[in-house]
Amino acid sequence: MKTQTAEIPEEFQIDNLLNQDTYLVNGQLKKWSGKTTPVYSTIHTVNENGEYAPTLLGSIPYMTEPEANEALEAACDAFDKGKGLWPTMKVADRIECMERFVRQMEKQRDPIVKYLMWEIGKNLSDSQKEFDRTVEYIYDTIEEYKQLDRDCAKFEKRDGVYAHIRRGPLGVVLCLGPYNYPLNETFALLIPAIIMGNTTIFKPAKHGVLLLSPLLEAFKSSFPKGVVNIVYGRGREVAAPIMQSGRIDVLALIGNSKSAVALQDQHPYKNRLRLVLGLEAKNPAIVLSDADLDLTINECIAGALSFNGQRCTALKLVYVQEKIVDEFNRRFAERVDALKFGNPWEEGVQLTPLPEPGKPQYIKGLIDDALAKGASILNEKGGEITENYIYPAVLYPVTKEMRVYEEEQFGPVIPVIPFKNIEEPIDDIASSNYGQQVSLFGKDIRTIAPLIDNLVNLVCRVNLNSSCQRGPDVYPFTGRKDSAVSTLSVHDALRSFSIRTFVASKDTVYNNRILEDLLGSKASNFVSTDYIL
Ligand SMILES: O=C[C@H](O)COP(=O)(O)O
Repeated sequence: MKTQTAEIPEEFQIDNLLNQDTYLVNGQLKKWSGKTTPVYSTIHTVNENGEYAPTLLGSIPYMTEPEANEALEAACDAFDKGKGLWPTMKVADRIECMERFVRQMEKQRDPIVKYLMWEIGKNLSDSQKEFDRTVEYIYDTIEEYKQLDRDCAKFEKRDGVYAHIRRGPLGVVLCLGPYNYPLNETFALLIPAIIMGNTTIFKPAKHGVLLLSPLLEAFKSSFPKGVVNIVYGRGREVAAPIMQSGRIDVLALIGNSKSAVALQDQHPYKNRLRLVLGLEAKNPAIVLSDADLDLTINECIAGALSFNGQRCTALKLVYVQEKIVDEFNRRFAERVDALKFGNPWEEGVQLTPLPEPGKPQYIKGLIDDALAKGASILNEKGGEITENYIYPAVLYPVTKEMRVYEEEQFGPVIPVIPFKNIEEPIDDIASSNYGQQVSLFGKDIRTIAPLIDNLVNLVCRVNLNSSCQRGPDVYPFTGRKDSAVSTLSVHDALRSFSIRTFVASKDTVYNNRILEDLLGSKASNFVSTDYIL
C-alpha cells in the first residue's frame, strides 16, 4: 500500500476493510443487513484501477427512522421514567461500570490511533494525545464523581428545614460529536452524561466514525442495556425523528450552530430541552507592540494551524499593532512556509490532508474574496491547492468587508489585521457574534491588566502570551453569545448533565429517620451539599 509520495510503513497500513456490520442498541450488538455507507479516507492511495484516489476504509450502516426509533425506545425504556436500573443505581456501581469501560478502552489504543490518522488526517502525535487525553478525562471524571459522593453525608438546616440535596440525571440525552475530535470531544459529552445516570443515544460524526468500532463491545459489556445506543446516518434521517418525538431531555452537540438550531426546532417542547452546546468561535490574537515576537509567532503558528486550523479554539483572526506589523508579517509568513505537509504518520509533519471534501475549494473562495477586496497573500506557498489540501495562506491586510473576517474558516488561512489603538480590536470582539477565547500578547502590565479586566467580560478565557486552547480538561470550556451553551470540563460537565433536586423536611423524629436511612443506604443518586441553598 502506498501513497503518491511514499510507501506506508507496515504498522500504519490498513489491511482490511472495516465494515461495521453490527450496531449497538438496547444492550445488543445487532447484525446489520441493510444498506451501507462507504467510509473514505482523504488520504489517497492506489486503487484497483492503478489510480490514486481517496482510500476506501470500510462502511457503516445507513440508518433511517426505524433504527432511530429503536434506539430512542431503548434509551427511554432504560431511563424508565426515572426508575430504571441505571438512573437509580448506587454511585459505587456506576463507577464500577465506567471503570470497566475505560479499562477495555485502554487496550484499543493502537487501532483507534491508526483510524484517527486515516479517517480525519490527524498527525500521529496529536492522535496519540487525543486518545490519552480521553482516557485521562474518563479517570478524572470518575474521581470528580467520587468527590461529589464524598460530600454527601451532610445535612443543611435553615429556618428549621433540612435540605437533603441530590444531583440527579436529566433523562434521555441525544449526543452528537464533531469530526475534529471524534473521540475526545464526543466523550467529553457522552461520559459525564452517562455517569450522572442519564441514558443516551449517540451519533458519531461523519468523519471519525469507524474508529469507534473497537469500543462497541466495551460499551455493551460495561453498561446496562439501553444506557448507550449508537446510531449512524444523516442528521435529517436519524437525529430529526428522535428530536421530533419530544422525548429527548438534553441535546448535547459539539458542532455548528446551524445544526444545533435545526435540531432544537424539531423538538415540539423546546422549553423542556436542556442544551449542552459547543459551537463556532472566531478567537482572535491581539499582538501588542511590546510583545515578545519569537514567543508570539510560535504561539500564533500553533494556535492558528494545529490540525490545520480545524479546531473551534483555533486562532482565526490575528490583530497586530501597526508599529510591529511589518516585522511580524515577514517572520510569521516565513515560518508558515517552513511547515511540513505530509501524511499523518510521517515524522515531523504539521500539516495534513483535510478530511472534508470541498474544504480546499471553500478556503480558496475565502482567499479569492480577500484578494479581490485588497488583501495580499504574504507567504510564497499560501493558497497552493491539491485535491485534499490547500497550503495555509497568511492574508494581509484583512478588513471587515471580507468574508474571512466574518466566517469561521475552520481551516488553513490566517487573516492578519493591523490596528493602531487597542479600542479597535476590543470593539470588534464586543460586536462579534462569538465569545469563546482571546490570546493577548504583550509585556507591559499597565496595558495588559486593564485589558484583561475588559476581555474577561467579552469572552470566557483570556490566554496570556499563549495560544487559545481547550485544555487542560479540568478548566472550564465554554463561550458567550453564539459560541456555547453550558460549560464542559471535568468538573462542570457533571453539573451540565444533571440537576439539583432536594428533599426538604422539618425536624421530626420520623422525618429524620427517613433521611438517615436514605443517606445510610445511599440508595440512588448521591446527596451533595456542594451547591446548597
Ligand atoms: O474544536 C474545538 C476543540 O474543543 C479544540 O480543542 P483543543 O483546544 O484542545 O484543540
